[in-house]
Amino acid sequence: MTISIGNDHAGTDYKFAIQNYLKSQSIEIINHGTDSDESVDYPDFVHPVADDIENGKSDLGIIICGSGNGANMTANKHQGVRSALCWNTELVALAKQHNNANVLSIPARFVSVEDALEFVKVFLDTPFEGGRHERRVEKIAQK
Ligand SMILES: O=C(CO)[C@H](O)[C@H](O)[C@H](O)COP(=O)(O)O
Repeated sequence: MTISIGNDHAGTDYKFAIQNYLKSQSIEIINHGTDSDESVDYPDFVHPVADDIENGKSDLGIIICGSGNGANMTANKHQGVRSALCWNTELVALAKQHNNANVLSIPARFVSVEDALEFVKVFLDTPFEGGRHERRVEKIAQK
């Protein structure tokens, strides 16, 4: 499994914690995020994550900015990307079960690092339910 990560300055510390967790699970990481706290523009660090999903270079993406909104909007410009902005574990589980989300957007300024790590675990462990959701997810890409 390969996961691409992108973050702006608001998400750097969260990214480091998530990277450590993923490494502990022997998951391959492609880091497109800034490693600094200096102000940057989140699209520059999120488009490469979405490109990796579109090109099949990564299985999943994790993107982090202050509110999660800018990163989420950027990722969802890409065909084949289903990015979900989540602020609790139930939303993360539903994003996988019902929407087959392939990118998780984390709002770093509204959740703790511990919360974010839980989100990542649920994101990795929860399968897509398929069934009626399959048809709906297919329709997302038809526009
Ligand atoms: O733009 C965002 C969400 O839509 C991100 O949260 C950014 O992290 C945020 O805007 C950065 O804000 P800053 O005041 O420039 O640090």
